[in-house]
Amino acid sequence: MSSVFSMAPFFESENKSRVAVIGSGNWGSVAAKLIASNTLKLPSFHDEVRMWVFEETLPSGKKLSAVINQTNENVKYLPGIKLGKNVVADPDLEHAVTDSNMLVFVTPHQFMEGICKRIQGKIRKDAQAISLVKGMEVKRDGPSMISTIISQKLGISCCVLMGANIANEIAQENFSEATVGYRENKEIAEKWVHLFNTPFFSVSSVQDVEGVELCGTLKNVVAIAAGFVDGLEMGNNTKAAIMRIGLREMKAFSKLLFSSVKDNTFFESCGVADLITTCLGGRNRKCAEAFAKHGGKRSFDELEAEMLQGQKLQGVLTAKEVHEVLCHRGWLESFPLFATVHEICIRRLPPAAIVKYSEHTHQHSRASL
Ligand SMILES: NC(=O)c1ccc[n+]([C@@H]2O[C@H](COP(=O)([O-])OP(=O)(O)OC[C@H]3O[C@@H](n4cnc5c(N)ncnc54)[C@H](O)[C@@H]3O)[C@@H](O)[C@H]2O)c1
Ligand SMILES: O=P(O)(O)OC[C@H](O)CO
Repeated sequence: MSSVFSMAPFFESENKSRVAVIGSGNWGSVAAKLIASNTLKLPSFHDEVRMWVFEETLPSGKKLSAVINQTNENVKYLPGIKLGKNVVADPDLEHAVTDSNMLVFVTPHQFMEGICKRIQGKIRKDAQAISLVKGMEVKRDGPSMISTIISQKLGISCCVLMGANIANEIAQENFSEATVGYRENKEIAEKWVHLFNTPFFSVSSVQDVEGVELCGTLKNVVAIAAGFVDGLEMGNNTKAAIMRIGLREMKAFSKLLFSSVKDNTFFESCGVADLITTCLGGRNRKCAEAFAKHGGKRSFDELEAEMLQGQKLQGVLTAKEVHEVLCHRGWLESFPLFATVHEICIRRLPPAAIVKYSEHTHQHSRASL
């Protein structure tokens, strides 16, 4: 009898879910903090949250992962915020994921394919994933959403979480909302909602993975356009017009790619709310403003390195990827704003073209959207 009792904690512990966060940038660190505050409270999760750190040496000569574990702070990507003592930084990717059955992917999108390849065949059989990554990949055979890459490479199901989520504001515990997109299994979606939801981070779920993910991805292109308007000091009406045209293109593009995308998704946090916050206060907007102020004479790469100090822009690369899709599918004329953003980013057009081309071509392409 006594042996049965002594086994109980073992079985209890085996049934608990373990979470790994793959990524430790600005949002990655905040996501780990949110999750870690919940795993301490929720009995169905192990307390510890393992956070994979893309290792780097700080100016002090110390390794970033070691400093995070000593100070409980990501001094480079989220300075001044304690992550929670149960967040463990791990520079070894395979080791970070090996014991976890709930994998949270949150790195800049350009690194995701390589990361998936590295952990292929090295994760738990019962693992499930969620992607917080805003972006997509474009291959010869067309665009692939990051959640699809995760599912295909790792052979596991993948939800997405997107929303009006400027990480530094969530780190301060200011109220915000987010949307989980799921494919079929509402139960799994609710488990993710449970893991992220807090009194200041209100999460809901919708059955529309592609819609939610495309909102998060495409709003970064519109944010670049909004930044150009700010840099040119064209005022709020112009910026609102660009945001409206951008939202229209986001919806049309998403629905052309996936007929399953739902109109209502654009009214969730991942849609219009994320578009607003990113066009007001995001990094894409900020760098695009500087680009326009310099008349396009300084490249985005240069501005990103100088202004973001290691953090990564997603909008410029996404504009290029969207442009490739538009070219391949013969849709260029229907998406003047998306097309113009890319042309400005590669300095084929001046920043002022954002209004001229978007507005002019918009008149002519309206019917096809
Ligand atoms: N920061 C935000 O406010 C925010 C909010 C919501 C969603 N997102 C999205 O979350 C994703 C991650 O953004 P973030 O803000 O956490 O990151 P970040 O831009 O702050 O930091 C860049 C990260 O990339 C890592 N990195 C650099 N080179 C790498 C490589 N070769 N391989 C792997 N990793 C490398 C760095 O170590 C760092 O962790 C992006 O898709 C972003 O759009 C960001
Ligand atoms: O700072 P940005 O432009 O990468 O945007 C951050 C978030 O995506 C806003 O939800």
